[in-house]
Amino acid sequence: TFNLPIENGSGTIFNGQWNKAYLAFGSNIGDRLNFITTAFSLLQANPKVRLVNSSSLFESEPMYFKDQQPFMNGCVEIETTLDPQALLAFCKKIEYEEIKRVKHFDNGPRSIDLDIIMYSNSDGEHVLVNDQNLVIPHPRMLERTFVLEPLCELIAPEMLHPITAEPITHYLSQIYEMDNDENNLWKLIPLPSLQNESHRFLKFKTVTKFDPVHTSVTHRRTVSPTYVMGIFNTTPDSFSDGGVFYQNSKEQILSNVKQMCADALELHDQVIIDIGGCSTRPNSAQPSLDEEIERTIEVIKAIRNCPDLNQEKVLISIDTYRSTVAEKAIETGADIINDISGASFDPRILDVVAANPYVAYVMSHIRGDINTMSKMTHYDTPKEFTTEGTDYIFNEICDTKATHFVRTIGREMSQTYQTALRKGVRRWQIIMDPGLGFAKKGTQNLDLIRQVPLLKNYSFVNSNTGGYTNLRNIPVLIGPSRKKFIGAITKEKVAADRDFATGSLVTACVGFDCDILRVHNIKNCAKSIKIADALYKDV
Ligand SMILES: Nc1nc2ncc(COP(=O)(O)O)nc2c(=O)[nH]1
Ligand SMILES: Nc1nc2ncc(COP(=O)(O)O)nc2c(=O)[nH]1
Repeated sequence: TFNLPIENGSGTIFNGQWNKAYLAFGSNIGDRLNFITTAFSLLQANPKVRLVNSSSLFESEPMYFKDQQPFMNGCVEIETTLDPQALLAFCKKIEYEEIKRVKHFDNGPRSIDLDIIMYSNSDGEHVLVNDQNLVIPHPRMLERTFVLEPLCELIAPEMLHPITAEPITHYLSQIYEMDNDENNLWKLIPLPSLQNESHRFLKFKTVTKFDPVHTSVTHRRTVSPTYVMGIFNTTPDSFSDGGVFYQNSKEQILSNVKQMCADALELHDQVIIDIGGCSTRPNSAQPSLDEEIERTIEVIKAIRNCPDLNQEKVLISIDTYRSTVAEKAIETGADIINDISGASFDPRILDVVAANPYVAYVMSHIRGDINTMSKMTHYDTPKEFTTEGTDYIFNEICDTKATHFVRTIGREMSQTYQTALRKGVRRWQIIMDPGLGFAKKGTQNLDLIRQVPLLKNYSFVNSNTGGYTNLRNIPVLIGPSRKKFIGAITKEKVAADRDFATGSLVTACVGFDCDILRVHNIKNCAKSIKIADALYKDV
């Protein structure tokens, strides 16, 4: 081991400065998620370590030694005053003393593995280490998608590998272009376990593949089955279903939910029921907090306690922008917080999400509020656009006029993303929704659907703060159902008449790589989504 202080190539001395390191984690024994979150807590408990950001969670096929369980992998970005050897010693302490890892053989099963991937000093210079017991950068990082994919969520697109001086993102693309399915990963969004059973997850498999028939180009898209989210508005004035559910008794409500679930589960493995107690129709009257609680919490409780529903397959989201409603919904068994306000109406909702790392959070784009958003639909090129920072799409700098709309949405969403991270929300909790009809008018909604693939591959480096946002691997939820922009095209003034048009549009949304569709008529749309999955994803 080193005698401190140690020097790196440029003679910089580590003397208590905050340095940056990227760690890769992996686990493939027992309760993998619990081992990983325990390792996070132990990292954070050390005053010499700060957890800056964590990547998505991925499930990956074992490399090298194949005959073992799939791994759960990811990366974390930390700041630390520990020098590389002290950091390695601390990681080993976490693995072997705290989590009691037992090493059977190289590349074999493990409860937790923490590897130092890269390390840079407080001047931002890469530190290279080549010791018997420690090599930095990690010598095998460039062959591993289970390291590169999560790492590329945390680093700026132009970050070069310290030795080869090639952009790290290029190595990831090169591995995917070999089109070997063993390198493809499943993105996992953890959900609360029911009565301490095994964890449940939303799962998304995204691949980069050459498509010789339809587009004859290599493109990146999700290929796992699309999720259907059924709307259950318990509001008397919801514009799109005339509040048909609100006046009914609890028994009637439950039988409606059971029917929605049956219709969806006929064709899909899971269904999300989105309980809404507060209409977000433009200029609609907002109920009081107590009224919203009264309309929703009992319904969630009834669903969770319903013996006729398969609780593994029925996921519950609460459509609320109020932190108190979110809190009570989570206590009652909600899996997802669906907040149309992007935490702008009640910012405390992010604290609620951060306090529940296994609850998913739908981070939506909006401008203004329910009463002003319809007037805030100008996405023309503001002058300061270029000074604030740099936009990337598919890891390449992008400043074309054609992408201005989606880049503006991306920049505004990245502000919410950065706020969420600062509040302790984990990246793996986040689903994003570009907010159809929320500060978008008419055909802007169609532009937005068309540009979802760009939004899913958007990243932004803020030149003022240096903050870096990458939306890669964050699933897109979209809610086109029965909305006014549909009626304007099909000349259907009554929202409830727009189900057929919604079914067509939902199919196209899957084509534009939307991952979760929020719909009223679940019977129709479950079929549209099933057809779309067969057509676009071959599932
Ligand atoms: N999918 C997957 N496969 C693996 N194979 C070997 C090792 C051993 O890695 P090491 O060389 O860092 O011990 N780790 C993994 C892993 O984390 N994920
Ligand atoms: N995530 C998400 N939630 C939403 N909640 C309500 C409405 C308004 O429509 P409704 O009143 O028909 O539910 N739209 C959305 C949406 O587009 N996305």
